[in-house]
Amino acid sequence: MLQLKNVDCGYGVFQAVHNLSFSVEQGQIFALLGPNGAGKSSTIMSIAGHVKLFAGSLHFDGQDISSLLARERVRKGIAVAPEGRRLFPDLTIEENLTVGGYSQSKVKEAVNRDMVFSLFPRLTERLRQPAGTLSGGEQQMLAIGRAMMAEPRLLMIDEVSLGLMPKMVDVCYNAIRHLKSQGVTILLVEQNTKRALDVADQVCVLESGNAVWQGSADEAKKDPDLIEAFLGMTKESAA
Ligand SMILES: Nc1ncnc2c1ncn2[C@@H]1O[C@H](COP(=O)(O)OP(=O)(O)OP(=O)(O)O)[C@@H](O)[C@H]1O
Repeated sequence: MLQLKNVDCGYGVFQAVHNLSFSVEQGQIFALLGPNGAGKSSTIMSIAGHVKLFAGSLHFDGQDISSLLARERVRKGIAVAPEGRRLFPDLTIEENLTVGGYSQSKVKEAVNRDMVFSLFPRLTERLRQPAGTLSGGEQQMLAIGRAMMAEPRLLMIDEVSLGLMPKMVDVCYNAIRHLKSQGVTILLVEQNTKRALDVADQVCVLESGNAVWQGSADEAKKDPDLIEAFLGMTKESAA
């Protein structure tokens, strides 16, 4: 569904990602892992069209999307719940969702809103609450919900569990599993390696802007060098 071929991307003259290639298959969960500053966010933001592609190409459903504007990529079916959630803090839950569904008809917007509320019932209790006053977990639900309002076929979520209580992390990962069961392809960025390996099908580990390991999540769990060198977990906790 999504192919990155020899992607270089970055900011101004600074290159954050070097010669990165990977493929995400339809219906899979693909996890981008690695330490702080490895280039994970830059990668997904370049797929979304918010970070400049210096070289290489991005294909989605067989079409080269490398030169499309961010909003055109949303229309193709790519949505992102970015790092730091980037909600509109003064707008309510309802209004943030409306912004996410701007590309949809009114009828579809209503259907998608109901889908988001069944995914995260907690949001329905706080419809008119400004996003800036929500807890971290509620903000992450809203960020994922807002991305889902565009009815994406590829949902990218940056730092799923960062700063969340374990219970909220469970809510978000249950939603991710549910979306996968509905046929949504998911590309996630995660610092919590164990959580990511529990749901992912495929994994790419980045370090200093380079891919240092790629393979299945099952292989990643069994690879002691990978786990200790790049992912900072003990073998026991990965099992
Ligand atoms: N807006 C920006 N302008 C310039 N450099 C940036 C910008 N955003 C990120 N970088 C740099 O790009 C590199 C990769 O950052 P990126 O945020 O993609 O890493 P990451 O793996 O997502 O890390 P983290 O988990 O800390 O967010 C870092 O060296 C970072 O300082």
